[in-house]
Amino acid sequence: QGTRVGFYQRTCPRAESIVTSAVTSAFRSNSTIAPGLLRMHFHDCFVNGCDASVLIDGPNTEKTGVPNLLLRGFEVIDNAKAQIEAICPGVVSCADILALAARDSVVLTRGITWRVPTGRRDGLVSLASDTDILPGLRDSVTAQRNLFDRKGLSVQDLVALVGGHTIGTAACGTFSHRLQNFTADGGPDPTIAPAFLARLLALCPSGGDPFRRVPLDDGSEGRFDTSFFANLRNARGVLQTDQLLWGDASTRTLVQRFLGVRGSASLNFGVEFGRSMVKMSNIEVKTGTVGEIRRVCTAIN
Ligand code: HEM
Ligand SMILES: [Ca+2]
Ligand SMILES: [Ca+2]
Repeated sequence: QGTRVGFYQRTCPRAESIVTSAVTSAFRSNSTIAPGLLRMHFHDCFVNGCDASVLIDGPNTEKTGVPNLLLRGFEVIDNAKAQIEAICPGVVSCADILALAARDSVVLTRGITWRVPTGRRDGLVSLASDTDILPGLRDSVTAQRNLFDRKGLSVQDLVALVGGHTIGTAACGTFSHRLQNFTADGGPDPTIAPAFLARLLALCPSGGDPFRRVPLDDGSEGRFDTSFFANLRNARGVLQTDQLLWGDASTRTLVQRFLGVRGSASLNFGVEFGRSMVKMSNIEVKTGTVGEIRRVCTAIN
């Protein structure tokens, strides 16, 4: 028994539009919540399935795990949940609200929409230690592929979903290891274009602020487009894991297909991203009577 489109049609028909309006109004005052919510959904789904485990507050919950320290947008989910509880208490899961909010974030940044199957239940476990399975900053393509494969996602899903880096930013601390002392002779990562390296060094000098933020898709951080893939082709990826997708033949072919390069069987990034998101947002879902419907998203009932 899985999720389905329109799960709340009878029990809470306004649920989806409340999420959309909450995300939209938050986005209007602060556009960084769109990438924030998209990444949050990814980090939820990869740890114990898409069950809102990432939202729980407490001393040793997933939120406190190192990969989750820079997540943002929690207050948007809490706000949508409060509005929904006011009209249909105990019906709509936090896991579904997050899945819907991730989709709405893509639409707000001018991506293509898709229908989100709903009916997820909220999980009862959230442990910081479980977050160590999230991808590492220096993971090889093989490691990235293996991780996605373990979640039932193909190499095409990997490349499409990492294409989510078409919006948002990264802290200097997540990629500054590439800028110097990267090679054995002390040089920078040779896969960074020289002019781009100079710009990254100016933004993230050694000894500078590790929390300073830099667009993941240079020149197009606010728009859900294929520019991110073009930047990989042009040696202008910010994260090491992103640029590696161009370095490996298996993933480079997919980058080229998303770019519609001549001689490659082109793939529509917007459409494929939505398709892969539906797969990701069904990872290890809890449905039926498993788990619970939380009263507030930050605490187990
Ligand atoms: C191998 C897989 C991945 C790795 C290693 C990775 C790594 C990262 C890192 C290091 C950041 C910067 C975080 C920060 O400094 O705040 C980031 C940001 C981001 N990631 Fe990923 N990511 C991966 C896959 C994904 C996927 C599958 C999605 C969504 C479908 C995604 C969406 C995002 C978004 C939207 C941001 C920007 C966040 C913001 O601006 O707050 N990532 N990712
Ligand atoms: Ca989870
Ligand atoms: Ca972009």
